[in-house]
Amino acid sequence: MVSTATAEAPQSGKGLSPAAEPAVNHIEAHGLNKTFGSFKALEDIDFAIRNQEFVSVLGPSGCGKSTLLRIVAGLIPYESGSATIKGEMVRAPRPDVGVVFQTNNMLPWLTVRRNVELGARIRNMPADARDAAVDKILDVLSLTKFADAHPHQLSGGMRQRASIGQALVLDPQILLMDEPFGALDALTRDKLNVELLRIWQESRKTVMLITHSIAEAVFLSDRVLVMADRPGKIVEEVTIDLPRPRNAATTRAMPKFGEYVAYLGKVMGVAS
Ligand SMILES: Nc1ncnc2c1ncn2[C@@H]1O[C@H](COP(=O)(O)OP(=O)(O)OP(=O)(O)O)[C@@H](O)[C@H]1O
Repeated sequence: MVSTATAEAPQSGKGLSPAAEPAVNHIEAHGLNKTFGSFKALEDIDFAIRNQEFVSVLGPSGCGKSTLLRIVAGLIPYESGSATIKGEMVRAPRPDVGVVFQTNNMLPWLTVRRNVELGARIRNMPADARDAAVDKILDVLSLTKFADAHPHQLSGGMRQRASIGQALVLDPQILLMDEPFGALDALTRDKLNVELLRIWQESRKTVMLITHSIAEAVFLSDRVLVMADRPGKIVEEVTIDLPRPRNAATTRAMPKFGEYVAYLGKVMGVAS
């Protein structure tokens, strides 16, 4: 059974990060249930994600990971129990919660810059602040040179980076990511893992990441939640006690990294 997190906020990345904030729960669900007609998609979901924490959710296909993320994002309703962001019931999408999906949301007729600034335009951010925010994001995501390119001119990895940029433009405190790298080849995925980790270490957003990759979950996360299916429920919680800041080569070479991967593989019933 998964307990509500009470430990202190995780440590900041060395030299890069804003100071660690006092621990509060940014995302919480209690006794959450979701059905589609007569099909019970989620049953009695209980979990909490603290501010500045990076939590991944693993589970077999169809166990309800995306459904859970969409509920937390305010995109779909649920029947009973509660889902809260910063203690407020989730009823609709919020500007302090950015969402990234597997399939990018880029509009093909707009340039990268125009795509990234969409959310800021919708929220009527003043032009100066918007331009500054977009410039910074393009820089952080190494997309400055492609600001005037259209989505079809980008590689798959660049398009996903731009999608992350779309989610970051309002500088949300919370980032929800649903298999953001699932459609990419392994090498590009590994590179984007490293970039995501760097961005997280610098900005310390609260992240909930849905993934099918055990290694990705272990490399990135403070904690991993494992779901089982029919009905979807959380069956295991593993704290990833690997030092930060993490590094692609050294972290993955640590014996403990392999042990976490092997353990989670066993929990999920797959060979690691
Ligand atoms: N709008 C819907 N109407 C009916 N059933 C749905 C709907 N959305 C999801 N489901 C069902 O709910 C279950 C959970 O779906 P969900 O997409 O959340 O799973 P998932 O764990 O994210 O799967 P995957 O890893 O393959 O993306 C599945 O059986 C799916 O068919």
